[in-house]
Amino acid sequence: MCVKRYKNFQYGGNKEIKFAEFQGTSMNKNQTSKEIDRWKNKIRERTEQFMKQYPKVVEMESDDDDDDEIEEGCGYKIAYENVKIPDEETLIMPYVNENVDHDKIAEILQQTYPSIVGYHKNEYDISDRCFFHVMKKCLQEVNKYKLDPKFFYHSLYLIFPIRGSANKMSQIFPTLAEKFDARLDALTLEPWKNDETDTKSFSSHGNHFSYCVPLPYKVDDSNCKSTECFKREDRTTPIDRKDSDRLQIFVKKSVNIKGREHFLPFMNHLFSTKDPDFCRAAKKFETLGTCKELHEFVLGLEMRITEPMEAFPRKLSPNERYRFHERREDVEKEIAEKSEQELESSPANPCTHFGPCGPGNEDCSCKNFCSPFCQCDINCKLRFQGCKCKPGECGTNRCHCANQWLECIPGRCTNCCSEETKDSNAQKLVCKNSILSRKAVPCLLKSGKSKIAGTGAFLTVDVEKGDCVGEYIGHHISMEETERRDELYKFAANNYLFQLPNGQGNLDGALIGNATRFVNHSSENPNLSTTYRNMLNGNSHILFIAEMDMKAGTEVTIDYGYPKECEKVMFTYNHEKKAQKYIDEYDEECQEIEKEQRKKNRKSYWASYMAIQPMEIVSREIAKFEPEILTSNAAYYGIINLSDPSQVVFNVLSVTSAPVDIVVTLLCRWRTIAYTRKHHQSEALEKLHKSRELVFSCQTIGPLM
Ligand SMILES: C[S@@+](CC[C@H](N)C(=O)[O-])C[C@H]1O[C@@H](n2cnc3c(N)ncnc32)[C@H](O)[C@@H]1O
Repeated sequence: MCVKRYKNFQYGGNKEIKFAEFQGTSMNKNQTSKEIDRWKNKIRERTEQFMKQYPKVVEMESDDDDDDEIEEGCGYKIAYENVKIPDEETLIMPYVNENVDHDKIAEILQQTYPSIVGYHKNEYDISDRCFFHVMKKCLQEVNKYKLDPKFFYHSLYLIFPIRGSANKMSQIFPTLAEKFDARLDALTLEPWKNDETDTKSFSSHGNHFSYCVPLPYKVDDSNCKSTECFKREDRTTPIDRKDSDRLQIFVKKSVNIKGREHFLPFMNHLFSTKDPDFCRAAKKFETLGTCKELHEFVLGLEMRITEPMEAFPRKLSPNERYRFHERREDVEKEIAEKSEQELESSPANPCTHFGPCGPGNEDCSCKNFCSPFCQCDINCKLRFQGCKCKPGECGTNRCHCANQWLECIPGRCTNCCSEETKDSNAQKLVCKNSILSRKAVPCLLKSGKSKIAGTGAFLTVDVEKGDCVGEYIGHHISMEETERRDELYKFAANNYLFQLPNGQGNLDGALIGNATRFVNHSSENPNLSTTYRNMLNGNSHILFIAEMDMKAGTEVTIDYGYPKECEKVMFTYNHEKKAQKYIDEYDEECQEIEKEQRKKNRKSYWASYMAIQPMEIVSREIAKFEPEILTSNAAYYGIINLSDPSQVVFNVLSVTSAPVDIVVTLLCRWRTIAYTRKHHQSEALEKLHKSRELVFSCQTIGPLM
């Protein structure tokens, strides 16, 4: 099934200029655009020069089939777990048929999703060798004049989007140098690397985070603009640990700096990258102080730790344990009171930050409760405490863990019976809400010819109500990538996207998965339901649960949850026709826009022409295409009847007195607006009033010109 739909039809790159990328460079938006245009022209010039020198050799192009990840007859790769993949930079267009203009589809997609992924072709089709020489020449210029390489890489990517993003461009240069530069001279041209990462560098130890703070005395130079940069500090700094250029310090997670709570966002920002950069963080949080002051402040926090290191995590005192117990009861009460919908917004990612958890702290991702996997401190008031289900209740809607989309937590959930046993009676009591923690979920399905649609999924064994028959496996993709792929899948026969809750994106089983991807839809009698589980590492899982006892060989179905009226449309389209319709509709839309534009032009031309005509002609003309307007003429005659000799007076006054002219124009405008508001006319009529207003304006202002 679903074989060989994908053909290497590559476009790539997002053409949108993200000015945010260029913030911090001393240029404004206009200068940025100019610099990018300058680089683009330079790159074009170099490319044309080197194309002649290193023409593209007709290489033995590998067969399309070899490039395709998907082989004929297979359609997808078997996988046992979800694979998180980043948004794609390259579009792999589903191949529809020979008659469909794939270029056109790519062009339309680009216009529909300019901010997601562009579908632009490279401006030039050149060899890797030529590309290397273009890069080398330009990088020499970057180095010679000490230019910001960001602009060069971004421009390079705009001309050769298929070769990858600006970031990727900066990384491929060494590889090309190794291939085409025997003496490796080019490697001395230091390529730019955008090494900013979002990964938090917190290392959690019980109630403390530890991290490495750079120390000043080993650093010789600083790019920081502050005259008092901490890096320029005298080497006889009071810090007595001079054996390294970094100091590992421990800071309490609940760090409560009385009166200085506003330092917390700074701390969270500072340690959100692998290499805490005080100068950059100080620039962002300018009001807090200089980098030197902030550096001292952070080091000062470490000094305040009084507990011995070995005590992490420490045991609670009887008094604290009592308070903890009380809190646990409160939390459980709160959970019971929360509606299912509210609980759905539980975090996908465990939180990691300084300061108390909750919606008051913008670095905390937890809206309602912290999951057992959050890195918050032991006193966290939001920390979820597990369930207290009776044996057999776990996983049902009475189970607090299941309601939070979590598996039961061994050691925390009080009554869970998680031991496997051969005794079938006891087995029924085994916690049904820990399948992912205990072992990989078996897939009890296989594919086969469906009576419903194409290929379907069938049980390989007998199952009982409540049994998990498999986990939906696929590429875990973002919502943006989903939106883009969804658009592409309009041209494919089947769609294998499965949406995760809380905007966590989708699982796409198109390229990898297991037999659950063949489960067809039934809104009348689905024999499976689906449930979602959120795990420690932020991974999300979709489980398929039997809704009744079933025999091996039964075709299983779920309810896809489409609105009833959409079902037919969702399943009955012919993807080849759809592709053509997609293009036709787009063409029609374009024609419509053009028509609208032409009409607009005609109208303004008409208004200026009418401005020099007597009022009777104007009225007659208007009445021709909107008879209704005749009845509304009174509105204008009430203000100023321009067929009246008074028009002459006004015109004369206008010539002699500009203020009169302005007053008349404003009066006309005011009366017209008041009239249209009062009479709630059709859109067409309102437009005509506006044209008429223009005529009045032209007639009154005209004599001034
Ligand atoms: C996840 S796949 C299911 C497996 C699919 N039947 C196949 O052959 O690979 C979903 C696709 O199956 C088809 N499908 C599923 N349920 C259907 C139904 N009740 N009626 C018609 N088509 C259905 C639709 O094309 C849908 O995009």
